[in-house]
Amino acid sequence: MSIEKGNLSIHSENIFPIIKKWLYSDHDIFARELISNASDAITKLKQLSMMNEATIDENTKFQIDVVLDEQAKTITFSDNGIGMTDEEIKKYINQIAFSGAEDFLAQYKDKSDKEQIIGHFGLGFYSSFMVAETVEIHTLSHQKNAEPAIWRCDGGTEFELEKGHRQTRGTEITLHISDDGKEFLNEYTLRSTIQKYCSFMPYEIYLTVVGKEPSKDDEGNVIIEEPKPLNTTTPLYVKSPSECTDEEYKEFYKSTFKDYKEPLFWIHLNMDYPFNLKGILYFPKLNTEFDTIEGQIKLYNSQVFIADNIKEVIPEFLLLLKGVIDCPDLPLNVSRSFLQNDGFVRKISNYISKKVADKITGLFKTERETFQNFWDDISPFIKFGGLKDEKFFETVENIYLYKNLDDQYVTLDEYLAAAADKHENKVFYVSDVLQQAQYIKLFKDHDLDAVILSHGIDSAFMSMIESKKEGVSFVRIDADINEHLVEAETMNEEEKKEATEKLQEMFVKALGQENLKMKLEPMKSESLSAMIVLSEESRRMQDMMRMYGMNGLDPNMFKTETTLILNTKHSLVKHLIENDKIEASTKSLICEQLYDLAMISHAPLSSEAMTKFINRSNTLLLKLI
Ligand SMILES: Nc1ncnc2c1ncn2[C@@H]1O[C@H](COP(=O)(O)OP(=O)(O)OP(=O)(O)O)[C@@H](O)[C@H]1O
Repeated sequence: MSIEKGNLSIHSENIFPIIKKWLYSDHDIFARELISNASDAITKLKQLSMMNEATIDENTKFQIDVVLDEQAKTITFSDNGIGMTDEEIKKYINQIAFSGAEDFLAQYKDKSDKEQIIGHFGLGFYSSFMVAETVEIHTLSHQKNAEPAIWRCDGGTEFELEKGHRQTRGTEITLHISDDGKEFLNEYTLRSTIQKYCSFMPYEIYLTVVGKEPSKDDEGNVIIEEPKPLNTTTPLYVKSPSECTDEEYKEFYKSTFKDYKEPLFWIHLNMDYPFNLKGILYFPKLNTEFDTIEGQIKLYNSQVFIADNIKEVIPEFLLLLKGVIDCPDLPLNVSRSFLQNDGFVRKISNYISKKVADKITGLFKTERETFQNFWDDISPFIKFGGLKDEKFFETVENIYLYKNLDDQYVTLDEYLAAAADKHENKVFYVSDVLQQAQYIKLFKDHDLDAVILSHGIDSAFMSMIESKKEGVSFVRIDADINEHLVEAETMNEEEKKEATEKLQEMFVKALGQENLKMKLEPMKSESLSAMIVLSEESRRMQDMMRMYGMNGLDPNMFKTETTLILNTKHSLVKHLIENDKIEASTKSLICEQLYDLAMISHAPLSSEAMTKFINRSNTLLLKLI
């Protein structure tokens, strides 16, 4: 065969500059494309052999080799798969591969927004021109009496095809790397790129670096190292769950996510119908110290990595987990607009969501203690899941746990049943254990219980539960004086009115707060002089305003009112009511101090108030000596 020169059947002269421009940020996919083509070529040969249409030597070891030659500026990908005849090159490389490039161009040439091309568009073989100035294919088909062939193209629209000299079946593709791709001439970069996309490819991939000095031991002797593949050909998720041990699951987690904390538990997904999907989802142990949740779900198509965290396929709340999902029915080249509108993708997402909901409800029912041990770590996922996904909520609604004041984990029904004779359908909660310690003590002293809801997600979570469970309401522990904390009134109406007016005047004067809201209550606890309450509605309004405040709105625009409760059973308060002979300055000192003490257990004092509080405390101490 003489050299055949030809024009690629392409209508645009300058397709490559456009491809390069559009795919610039993703140009490492050439490695994925060439290696997956090599892998396909091996699979095709094996299939033909099974159909008796190809003969394979029984000692054949199928593998893919990547050779990096930094000096020559080349990267070569070779396989011992099916190979191509010159006719096949014309058909598959000249026509088909270019038609992919043309489709790409047709779809994207008018779009000016780079973000529109999310994910990876399949340019297959031609993605190699994103990093190479010339690409050369040396190939020999498996077919009897096939002639080897060489194809060459410099990224323009012309190619050369001539008789080759390859002697073994398979294909070798050499990329003469251009300036755009020179980062891949670095061994580390090339290795990481291959590992990113090809870690689970079904055939072993070896990387060789031409001219690399062999490693030596301390005495200077060359260490003979067995070449190691860059990938695992049978990742754990392809096995049947019954064949996997806990140790293997943990090991797979560690090596895949480089997370050395053990996962809490995992879900092995394995289904063939109505779609093919395999994978493992792990519930990671949270870094509670910083409260960060960084999930990672890697998506694969037949063991070829597609992308991370594609929220169209994985329900958003599950992106907080870590895991791998392999679905051969998904396109390798996912474009987000396609996924968003795809009913099939939605089915996958629903399936995954259901599996997770079933697994955790199962765990709750059969191993409640283990479930409780996990609860602090998994609750953000499950709460977020409930907020995001109605169906998920319906499955898990009865397994949400609440930690009570005795550090026990109870369900909503259990809490409400235990409190039914004291406060029906009302859930008292603590949002900050330290800040609200005073109120917690009060509750405990009076045999009342509350639950701890202190995570960032909890305000949204409580509103959701209130909207789903009719009649149930959440009230913060310091929202109001509970009837169980108050004794029967000993003052008559007239006396109470008089005392209230007297103290109101005293406090308004001392604090300089004209609109101070105040109430006298005979509280059961004699040690508590005063406390501040803020109605639940006001507090939620305040929280909301704080949220909007982040977007530039001043939360102080909407002042919320607190009420100062004075305990008429406390000696100091009694003294203020009954003794008319207290010096004005002492009176003022007591009022201010009582107010600050109440305030401290409600919210942090401002720096100005804190300074005053400290100075006043010192003044009071001085009075003792
Ligand atoms: N290493 C190889 N061995 C044998 N045939 C190959 C090899 N690489 C490419 N081919 C042939 O060239 C064709 C075009 O490859 P290309 O990567 O452009 O597209 P594809 O693999 O069909 O689709 P995709 O866009 O998903 O990659 C392949 O379908 C295959 O027939």
